Parts: sequence; C-alpha cells; structure tokens
Amino acid sequence: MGMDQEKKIRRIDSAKDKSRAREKDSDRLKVEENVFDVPTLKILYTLSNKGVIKAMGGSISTGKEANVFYAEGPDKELAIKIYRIASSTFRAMDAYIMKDPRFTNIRNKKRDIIFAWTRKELQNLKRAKSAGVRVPEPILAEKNILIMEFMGEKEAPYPLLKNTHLENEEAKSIFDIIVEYMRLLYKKANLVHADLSEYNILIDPNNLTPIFIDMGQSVTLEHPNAREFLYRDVQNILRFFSRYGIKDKPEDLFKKIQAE
Ligand SMILES: Nc1ncnc2c1ncn2[C@@H]1O[C@H](COP(=O)(O)OP(=O)(O)OP(=O)(O)O)[C@@H](O)[C@H]1O
Ligand SMILES: [Mg+2]
Repeated sequence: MGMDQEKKIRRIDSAKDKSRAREKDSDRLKVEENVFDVPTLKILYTLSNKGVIKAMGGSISTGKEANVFYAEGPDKELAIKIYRIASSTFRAMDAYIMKDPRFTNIRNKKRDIIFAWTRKELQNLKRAKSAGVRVPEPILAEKNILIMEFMGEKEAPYPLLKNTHLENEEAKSIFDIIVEYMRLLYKKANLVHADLSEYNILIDPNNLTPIFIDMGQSVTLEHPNAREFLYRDVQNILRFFSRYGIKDKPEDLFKKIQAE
C-alpha cells in the first residue's frame, strides 16, 4: 500500500473516530459503528483512490436509516449519505420499492433492497433536477453509498425549513416555490416526493429559497399509492405553513399540483 493510500485511509479512519466522538448516547454510538462496516469502508477507500473523495469530514446527521457525512471532493464539497445495512427499519422500504415498476426484479434480500433504494434516490434526484426542482446535484450511487453536492457553507449544512425563522411574506414566497416544485415533480419528473415536510426541505439563506432533499422514498406516478402520498405531502406542507397564515385547502392544492 502506497503512502498516499495510507494517508487517505487514516483520514477516513479519523473522520470515523471524530464522528464517533461526537455521539454521546450509547444508541447513537451503536449506530455509528453500524455504518462503517467493512464493505462500506472498502467502497469509501476505492472512491478515495479514484479521487472522487478527497477527504472525509464529520457527521452531519444520524437518521433512522442513513448517516450523512461531510466530505471534500476534487472540485466541490460533498454530502455522503450512507445507508446502514445493519439497520432494522428497512421493512417499510418494501412497500415503496416492490411496487415500483423500475425495481420489480430485485431479489428480496435486505442488502439488495438497500442498494436498490440508494440507486433509486440517485435517479429520483436526477429526475427532479432535470425537471427544474432545486435538489443537491446527484453524483453517484455505489451499493449503500450516495454521493451528492453538499448544500451549505463552510462545512455547515443549510438549515432545515423547520429551523428557519421567517416573516410571513418570506414564508409565502418559499411556500409558492415549494408548490411549484411539487408541480414540476409531478408533471415533468412524474414523481411524488412522498416524504415532503419541513424536515426534508433545506432553506438557502442567501436567497431564501427551498431545496428538496431525501428522495429515496419518492415514487413514480405508476405507483398505486402515488396520489395518496401526494395528498399526504400536501397536508404536511399546509400544516407547517398554516402558522404563517397560509390557509389553502388541501383538496385545492392537491388539484392544482395535478392540473394541466
Ligand atoms: N446534500 C446535502 N447537503 C447538506 N446537508 C444534507 C444533504 N443531504 C442531507 N443533509 C443533511 O442530513 C440530514 C439527513 O438527510 P436525509 O433527510 O436525506 O436523511 P434521512 O436518513 O432521512 O435522515 P432522517 O431519518 O433524519 O430524516 C438532513 O436533514 C440535512 O440536514
Ligand atoms: Mg430526512
């Protein structure tokens, strides 16, 4: 093993330690250990050798199924989302992925489902971006690892909509863009986000515009529950924006998104 490679591995290992050190409670510690299993480390080393990843940074988020890390790419900052193979909440994924015509021939094994899920998230982000929806630029999916553009500044991710303090007028303009994005997703990308809420929308503080994230569960319109998911997305968004005086009826917004 060459010096360079050793250095890279040490960097990844130290990122691993850093992210472990940050986690205090024992459940979270377990989760961190689960994410860097040997196959996952191997992919990270390979991506590092190929120059896709220049340096791993700290942990951005520890979610139910995935961890997100900051990293440096060759020319821009990256967000690396790693789905945990050892995670136990993947049963819910079946319901989304098994009825999606793009993924009907995968074997019913947990890791294959996770890999398909990761590829699906990459594809969904690509479709969303092509439709004109602002999302992190998808870069690649390899097994359980999704690499995308980092949305933030100075290693700090942009805030979630949930944590943003807005004036009513600012909220209204963000709401309008969100509705337009839902319409573009539906009409141009043939997709429903299916987990849209203040938890999966970042706000770019430079221009107060929304960025949709977390599209692993997004489904195409052929999915038997696509309209049900869209209605739920509409309800989530209206529930959040009601505090800013937005009082659209869910039925009306639901129709507007699907209108020609
Ligand atoms: N491209 C990105 N740039 C910057 N931050 C990101 C990016 N993608 C995700 N994040 C951060 O990581 C968090 C988790 O990402 P995401 O919602 O995709 O994963 P998740 O597994 O659904 O997490 P959770 O279970 O907490 O919802 C986001 O809330 C956001 O703060
Ligand atoms: Mg999320």
